[in-house]
Amino acid sequence: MLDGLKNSLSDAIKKIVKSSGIDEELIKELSKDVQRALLQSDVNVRLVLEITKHLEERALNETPPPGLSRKDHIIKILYDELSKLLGKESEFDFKAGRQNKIILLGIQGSGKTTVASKLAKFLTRQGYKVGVIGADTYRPGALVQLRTMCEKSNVEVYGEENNKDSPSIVKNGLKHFEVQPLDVILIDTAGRHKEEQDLLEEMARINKAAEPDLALLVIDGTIGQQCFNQAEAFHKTVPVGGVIITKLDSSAKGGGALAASAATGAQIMYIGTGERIDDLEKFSPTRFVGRLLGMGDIQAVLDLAKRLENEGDDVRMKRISSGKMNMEDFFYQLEEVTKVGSLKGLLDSMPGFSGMVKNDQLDQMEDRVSKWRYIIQSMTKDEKADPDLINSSRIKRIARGSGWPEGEVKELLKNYKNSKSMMKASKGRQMQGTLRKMGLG
Ligand SMILES: Nc1nc2c(ncn2[C@@H]2O[C@H](COP(=O)(O)OP(=O)(O)OP(=O)(O)O)[C@@H](O)[C@H]2O)c(=O)[nH]1
Repeated sequence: MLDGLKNSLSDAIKKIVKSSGIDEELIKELSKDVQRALLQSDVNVRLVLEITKHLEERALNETPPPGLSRKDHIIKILYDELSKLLGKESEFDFKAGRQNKIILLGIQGSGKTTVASKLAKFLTRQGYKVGVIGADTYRPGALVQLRTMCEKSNVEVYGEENNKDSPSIVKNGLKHFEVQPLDVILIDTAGRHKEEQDLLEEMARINKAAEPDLALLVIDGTIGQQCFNQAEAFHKTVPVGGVIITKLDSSAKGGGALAASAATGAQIMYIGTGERIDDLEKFSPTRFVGRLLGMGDIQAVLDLAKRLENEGDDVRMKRISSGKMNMEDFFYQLEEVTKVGSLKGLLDSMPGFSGMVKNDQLDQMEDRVSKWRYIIQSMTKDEKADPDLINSSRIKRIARGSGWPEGEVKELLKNYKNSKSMMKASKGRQMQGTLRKMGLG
């Protein structure tokens, strides 16, 4: 994906890594290399200049935090600035206990129908019950394509072969699904019209009929910067709440699409990376930039920077010890505990401590954490922030989504609660206690 950009950015990083010392000239050279790389992959000139200006200013003026070398600090700045270009990570904010309606917009061939089926499968796997309405009345094969792709994930598709009035199909579809216990309804729309204006008018009518909770704009990643105008035109007609960029597998110029859609203010939520139903990825700007810069090359730098940041920032620990721990904090602690892998190495190398942490204990712990990782990933943002929201119907959904039995979800919640009250009592100092409560200490 975006191989050209990736190669030139990692070449630029290598120059920094291999240099004998950092001076102004080298920083200017890095800035030029980054400019060239971004422009070649079609990122808008203004954005490119903005990024490299920040890069230069920060690299020249900022003092690296203690413990981070100047070189590593510059790589970290490059990573930060590129991630900023792509916005923040965003998740669906589904309301529990009702049908959340998502309408998919986009011009013909952008990949809407494919995205509808991919998303249907993706959300089903997260434990949501999904229904799809096929309202693309222009392309004859669209409904069949949608049905065939959704069949495999047991998602029902509502469509009407002989009805050309898409707003009425949407209305009928919503009525049809009304009686079903669905969490999400995806609405696929047409992208083909003689005139763009007709298409936009139809979108406005469908939007009125559907009253969606979210409009997702599907953009073809191969069209580069042009998508900015397209995104704007749609956004003026139906407020776009999120963007999906498709075909990033086959695009050399995807940088333009990514940057342009981020610049519309609507966040990129997913990317399509192939024609198969599973080729859909949740979009994370930081992970994406990590991949662009060659994760292998920069992972160590990022880990170190993060550790240094964490040392200086004990907000999380304060929250934990004051008994306000949420599910994210709980999981953070678990992850820290499973890093005992390295602690074990350390202990083993110290006389008198060798063999203190047994391997099977460690394995057991890792198993548990990886199980819980799936469970926590199946929770919504709200649930993670306030696990008290998780009632029995949510437990069912989370269990379905994570692929683990309800008992395991309950076990996790029980442990979270124990750990929370214990942390409060012990002011967050006794990690050992957590282990014991987990049956692992
Ligand atoms: N390589 C690749 N191809 C994709 C991706 N997403 C969609 N496609 C292909 O792009 C073509 C168009 O996709 P559709 O889903 O039919 O597009 P659409 O937006 O529904 O088109 P209309 O119904 O005409 O509006 C199909 O051949 C898809 O297989 C992707 O992420 N990567």
